[in-house]
Amino acid sequence: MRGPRMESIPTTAPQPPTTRVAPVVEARSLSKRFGATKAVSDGSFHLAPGEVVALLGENGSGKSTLVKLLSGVLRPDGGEILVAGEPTRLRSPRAALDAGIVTVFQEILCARDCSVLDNLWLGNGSAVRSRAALRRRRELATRAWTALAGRPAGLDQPAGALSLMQQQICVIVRALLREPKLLVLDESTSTLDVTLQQRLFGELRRRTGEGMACLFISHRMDEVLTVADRFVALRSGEVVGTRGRGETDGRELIRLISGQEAATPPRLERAASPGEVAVELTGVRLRPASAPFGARIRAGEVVGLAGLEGHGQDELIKAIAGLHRVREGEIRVHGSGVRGYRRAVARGVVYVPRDRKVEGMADVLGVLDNYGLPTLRRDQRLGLVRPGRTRKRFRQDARTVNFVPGRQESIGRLSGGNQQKVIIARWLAAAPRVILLNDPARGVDQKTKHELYQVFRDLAAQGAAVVMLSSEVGELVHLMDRVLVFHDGSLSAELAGADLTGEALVSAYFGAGGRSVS
Ligand SMILES: Nc1ncnc2c1ncn2[C@@H]1O[C@H](COP(=O)(O)OP(=O)(O)OP(=O)(O)O)[C@@H](O)[C@H]1O
Repeated sequence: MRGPRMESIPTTAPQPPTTRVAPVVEARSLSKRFGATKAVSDGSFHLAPGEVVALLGENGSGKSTLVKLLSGVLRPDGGEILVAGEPTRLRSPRAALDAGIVTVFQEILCARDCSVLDNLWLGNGSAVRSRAALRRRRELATRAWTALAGRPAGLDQPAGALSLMQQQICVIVRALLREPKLLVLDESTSTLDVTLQQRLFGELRRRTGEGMACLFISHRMDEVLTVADRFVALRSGEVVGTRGRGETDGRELIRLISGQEAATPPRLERAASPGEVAVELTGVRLRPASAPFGARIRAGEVVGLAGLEGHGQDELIKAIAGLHRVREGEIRVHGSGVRGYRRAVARGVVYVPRDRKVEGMADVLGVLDNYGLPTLRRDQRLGLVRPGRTRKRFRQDARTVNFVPGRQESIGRLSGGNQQKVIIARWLAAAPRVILLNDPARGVDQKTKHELYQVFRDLAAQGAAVVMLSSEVGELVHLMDRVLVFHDGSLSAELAGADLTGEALVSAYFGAGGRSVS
């Protein structure tokens, strides 16, 4: 995955602060190793008050390690961190919080059994007992949540009842309630839909206007270009360039982080003549008050499911996988009714979940075990599992998703993007006939995303029906044969061919435009 070191690329050296005001935080030549892996070898950058700085890099380039150094989770092997101009040892997460550095980590860390209110104040100040103090906490939480989400939250429900996007809002609001001097967002926008993303950017602007700095990490170039004032490019653990807004563009940034010319994304061949009906939905009603709908998805097609978060697309993809019951109607896969996950699997359906931490990945197991678990039977002989066989299969499927297997490593130690690749490779191994992907490119770098798109198109060309929920408009336009748009719990529009544009999609999200299918 890592690009070659390119001494020849002209890069701007990490700039000293341009203002007289001390940077909120400055990293000087930070380094961190994990055994033989040099995760960060020259991490130098700074954040001035009021700035949004994007930290860019491919999967495994060291972004999260830098974030962990700034947030006191890891200690650097070398280099130093200055807070407001003073060298500061961030010996623990508490020390970082005390220094005003608040991080929203890539993993959505919600205590599922605790109330939303408790989650929002988790670790923030001592327990409150007086009614007045409790009331004050509720008020502040409601105000911060509403500023971000546009409407108040049910503060007393357990956080586990929230959707993944709401849990992401929860962890962002928790960070904002701490009034950070530096807010670090590590891939924290990946589950937000377009409305929430815009609201978050508005809130960031408001807060940076008051002097907060923000370190923003995302693989989505469009959002990075929208939100950042400056870009710091990381390659193989080193800062290889810093650019100001207006001095650069997406192509140059991709060249910096990959060490290669940004390739024009390959044109993906659309399905010429789709085959037999693979998934048939008849009179499906997802919620008591939502309109029933029908649709057909054929072998050879790549079909997108889209909409603002919570409008039914997530329920539908899970229902096709047999993981969610619809209120009414029928879902047939290759002619048979889907009742339960087991039946769906038996009919060649695979489901790649959205939240790999909760639904997809066994953190305590190795990479190979995580890959091989569902298909281990194939590697059995006379009742014994032959790990050599699993390893051989893995080598092949890993190549397809551009993952380079290392030694017996624990999956928890892989970068987020690489974890996702292992989970996708797992399901490729099942030779699926219907492949259901729930936002599979979340947290995956641009180059790998395009490789995955090709994998999905190839699977379709080989006869699978590919159904993919996506929250990324560009991805839907680029990859899909058709997109089914959901609104208010029902299928409200279908876009295909020349009608499938970013503008048309976004207006369909709000219940307008597109070919009406109701
Ligand atoms: N605890 C750990 N033990 C061993 N190696 C680790 C550990 N954490 C990270 N690494 C390795 O350090 C390198 C940098 O990983 P890091 O998670 O910082 O990358 P990243 O840029 O955040 O990637 P992504 O975009 O996929 O999240 C990778 O090679 C990763 O496998």
